[in-house]
Amino acid sequence: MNQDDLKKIVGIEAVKYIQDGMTVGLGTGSTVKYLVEALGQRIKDEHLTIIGVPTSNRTARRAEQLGITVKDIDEVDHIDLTIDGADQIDEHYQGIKGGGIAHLREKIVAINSRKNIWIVDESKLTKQLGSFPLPVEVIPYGSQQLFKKFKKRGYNPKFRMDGNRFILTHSKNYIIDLGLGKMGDPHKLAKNLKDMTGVVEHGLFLDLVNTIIVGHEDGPEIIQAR
Ligand SMILES: O=C(CO)[C@H](O)[C@H](O)COP(=O)(O)O
Repeated sequence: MNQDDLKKIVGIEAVKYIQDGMTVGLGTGSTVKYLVEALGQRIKDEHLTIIGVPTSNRTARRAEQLGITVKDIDEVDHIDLTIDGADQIDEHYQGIKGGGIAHLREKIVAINSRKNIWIVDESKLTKQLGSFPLPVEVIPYGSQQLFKKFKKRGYNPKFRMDGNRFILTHSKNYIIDLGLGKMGDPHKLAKNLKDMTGVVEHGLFLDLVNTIIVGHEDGPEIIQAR
């Protein structure tokens, strides 16, 4: 089994948590892709009434192609459940997200959701966060100054580029990835980053996830985080 097979396993498992009538936050990435496909199939087979709140244009497009009704977060009254991927999850079930540059929308959807499920293949689990670069969305104006500040703090920053062009997020901001190695206390780092003017949002998702579905060779593992 390869990594993609494990992503498929958890995508298919997660769709079982969606019930008729729910408003569901739909994350972003190659694991969520399988969830969205499985959801489209269930809606077709079981004639379910589901509203999807996508966290990226990519997910919105795919969901619409599959016949899922899609609404913007500000068009819905509440979100029952959000299912999303993650880049890294530590032993306290804290996570890094934003590898796919969607973490600002993902966090807004997650914090407005009654429950959050993450779906990951087993390679995403780690003792301590940090070996995966931490994405930070920043306002373009003054971003070189912010970059220098990150460098001074030893965060080992790198702009996310496509050749010599800055990659733009949905909100037309830049991403600076922090190569932290070992992160230490993620709550402290999250606060330090939030306090820096020009930072829009970082990819630390702390105390947010309720259930984690992990893909292993022998099937999905369900972890109740909180
Ligand atoms: O945070 C994300 C996008 O911003 C994704 O959830 C994260 O990058 C995991 O992606 P994948 O399922 O493709 O490994």
